[in-house]
Amino acid sequence: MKIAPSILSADFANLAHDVAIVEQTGVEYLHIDIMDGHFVENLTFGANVVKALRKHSKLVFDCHLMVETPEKYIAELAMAGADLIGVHIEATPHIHRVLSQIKEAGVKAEVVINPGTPLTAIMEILPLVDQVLVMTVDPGFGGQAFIESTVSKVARLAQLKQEAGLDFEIEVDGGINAETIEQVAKAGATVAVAGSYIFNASDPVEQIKLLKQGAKG
Ligand SMILES: O=C(CO)[C@@H](O)[C@H](O)COP(=O)(O)O
Ligand SMILES: [Fe+2]
Repeated sequence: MKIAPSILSADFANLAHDVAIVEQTGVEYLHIDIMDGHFVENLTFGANVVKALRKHSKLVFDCHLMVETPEKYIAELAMAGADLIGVHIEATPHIHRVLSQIKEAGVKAEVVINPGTPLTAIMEILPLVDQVLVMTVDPGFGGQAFIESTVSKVARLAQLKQEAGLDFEIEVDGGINAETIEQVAKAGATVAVAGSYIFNASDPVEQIKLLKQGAKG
C-alpha cells in the first residue's frame, strides 16, 4: 500500500523541512489539501505553495481540491507541478468536463467522494479516472475520527473495479492510523493519506513504519 503524508498537519512555517523528513522514508506520495473556505470551512494554500514545494521534492504531488468551481484551479496547478488532481463529485455538476480538463493538462485525474455520497454518484465516470479518493471523514480538517461505514464502501468500490476490469488506485483520506489502515487495506484501498498521525507525533518516521506494518495486517 502507498502512503501519502498530508502536509495539512505539517509545520506550515517549515514545509520543505517536514516534506524532506517523510520523503527519506520512501513514501510515494505527498498529499496536498487545497481548501477555499467555501466548499469547506477551512482555508489552506494554492498553486503558489505547490510550485514552491516542487523545487524541494520528487514525490508524487497528490492535490486534493476542496474548492468550489474546481475548473478554475486546474491549469495553474498543473503548471505548478501537480502530478494528480482530485475533484469532489459534490463540488461540480460537470465532473466529466473537469476530469477531461485535468487529463488534457497532462495530469492524472481523480474523483473524490464524501462519506455521505453514495457510490452510484461516480459510477459513470469510473472508466475516466486514474484514482478514486474515498473520504473516510467529512473534509475540512485534520485530526477527525475515522468513519467506520466507509470501509464497506471501499470494499464495494474494489469489487466494482474488479468486475468491470478497471484500473485505478483507491485512496482513503481521514482518520488513518495503524489500526484503521489495516481495515481499509483489507477492503481493497491501495493508497492511504495520513496527516495528524504522522506529523503530530514526535517521530514521523516511526509513524510511517507503523502505518506500513498496519497495512500488511
Ligand atoms: O483532506 C483532508 C481533510 O479534509 C485530509 O487530507 C487531512 O489532512 C487528513 O488528516 P488526518 O485525518 O489524517 O489527520
Ligand atoms: Fe485530503
